[in-house]
Amino acid sequence: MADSFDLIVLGGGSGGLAVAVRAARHGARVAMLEPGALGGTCVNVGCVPKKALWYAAQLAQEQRLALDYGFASSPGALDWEHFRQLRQDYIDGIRQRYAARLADAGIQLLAETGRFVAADTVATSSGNELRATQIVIATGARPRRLELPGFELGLVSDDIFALRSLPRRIAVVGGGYIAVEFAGLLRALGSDVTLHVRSRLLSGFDAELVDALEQRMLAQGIAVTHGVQVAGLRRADDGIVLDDAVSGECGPYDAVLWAVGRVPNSERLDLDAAGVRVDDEGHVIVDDWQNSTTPGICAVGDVTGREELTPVAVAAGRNLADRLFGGQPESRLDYENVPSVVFAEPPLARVGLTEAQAQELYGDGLRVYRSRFTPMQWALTGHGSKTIMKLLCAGDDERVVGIHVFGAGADEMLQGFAVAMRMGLRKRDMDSTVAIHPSSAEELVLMS
Ligand SMILES: Cc1cc2nc3c(=O)[nH]c(=O)nc-3n(C[C@H](O)[C@H](O)[C@H](O)COP(=O)(O)OP(=O)(O)OC[C@H]3O[C@@H](n4cnc5c(N)ncnc54)[C@H](O)[C@@H]3O)c2cc1C
Ligand SMILES: NC(=O)c1ccc[n+]([C@@H]2O[C@H](COP(=O)([O-])OP(=O)(O)OC[C@H]3O[C@@H](n4cnc5c(N)ncnc54)[C@H](O)[C@@H]3O)[C@@H](O)[C@H]2O)c1
Repeated sequence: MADSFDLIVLGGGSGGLAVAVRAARHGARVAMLEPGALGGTCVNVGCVPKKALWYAAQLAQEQRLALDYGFASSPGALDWEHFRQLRQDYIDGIRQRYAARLADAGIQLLAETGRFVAADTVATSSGNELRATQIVIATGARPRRLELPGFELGLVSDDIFALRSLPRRIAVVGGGYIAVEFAGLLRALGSDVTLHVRSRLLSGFDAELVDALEQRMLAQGIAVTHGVQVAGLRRADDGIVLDDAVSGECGPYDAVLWAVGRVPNSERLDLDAAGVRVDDEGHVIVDDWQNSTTPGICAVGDVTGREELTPVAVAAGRNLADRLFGGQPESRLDYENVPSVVFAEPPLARVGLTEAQAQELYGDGLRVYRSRFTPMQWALTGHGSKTIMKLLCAGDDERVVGIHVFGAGADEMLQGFAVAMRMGLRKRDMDSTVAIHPSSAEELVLMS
């Protein structure tokens, strides 16, 4: 006889935790299956350790700036092992708090994988069966591995966090979030970095600001090669060599990082047994309400392939729990205007449409405002690290349809503007807002 619950959640990452805790708060009896570390990708091998490294990279840069300001100290190298331990202790603390939160909420946590044996029944890896009226798939994604000779000689993002020392020479393959972030922070910490890009960098971000970011990367000493067709990796006497079908042999490097996207964890769930359909890439197909193709089975987060960001997985999960167990039948995540930041050096932030997207939608009805300046922090020393801001406004009443910022502090600037955009922000609202002075953010309300 299978144990019965109101809700079974497969996966204890950002999305799974959000849906489970909110459902339990609404009174549902919940079981969660998580074979690995609580917190999933974000906490263990994603946002959290990445942001910690980014903070370390910021400090390395600020030490250099401090010298220019007149401080006597010279920048020292990061004690990688010491910092890795600090980071790990911080992550362990988050996991413990999650475990306590699940226990407090009365959620039954099983450290096992689950797979479907029927639309309402999940088999655990130890052979037990659990049954529920609602099952949520929140099994996330993992780094993509290419079928190339020598692929295993390279690292994926998960491996970077386990390194016991900083690689001296590293090649990064890819042009998305992970490639750009790791290239920037490893360079700031002292590695020689070569970025091998197939087409363009950061295809979802505004092209003008991405160009500025690329110029900045070049100025920082990151070598960027476009149009690569990686054929494989080989071990040579003094490191790893990357074979490129276009430009030949590249390297040698001490390490190569593959940052070529992620694949959904869906193939081991026996989804056929439940009639749940996936797309060509293996993402669970969901509608606007997170429903899969089988009634009673929903999915949230990276396994659905929609905006692979932690706050998106969390918001989708909470909305779903409110709809299923909280008596809120209209509750669902609106995927419009999701803000996001690439933690590059400096960061690149966006909310809303890019200029190319807005141009296509609004044509002559689009008005673009720009600001380009050197923030005072850098201008004081005469060194330029320019900030670029761009405001896209549409129609006679100049509704704000996109905001883009590349520059120091961009990561902390757009959250409030994302709220304002949801409320129908107009250019005139920005014009009538008093600036905070002196700051970089004030330029956003001073553009004309
Ligand atoms: C290097 C890196 C940096 C990132 N930085 C950011 C950032 O700065 N900001 C941001 O918003 N996003 C960032 N992301 C993306 C973010 O981490 C993901 O969007 C988010 O973690 C997705 O959450 P999820 O719940 O869908 O999946 P996950 O967090 O991956 O959780 C899925 C869980 O399911 C478990 N699981 C798998 N199979 C089964 C099974 N059969 N049964 C039970 N459990 C199973 C796994 O063990 C895992 O713990 C980053 C990602 C990476 C890789
Ligand atoms: N700051 C953040 O919010 C953040 C940070 C990291 C990751 N993420 C999330 O995780 C997701 C995965 O990140 P990612 O960088 O792995 O994926 P991505 O989809 O952002 O980028 C993948 C890159 O790999 C390239 N690529 C694919 N196949 C290739 C090949 N054969 N050779 C060379 N290049 C190839 C693509 O052109 C693209 O540039 C992101 O889409 C994002 O949603 C978010």
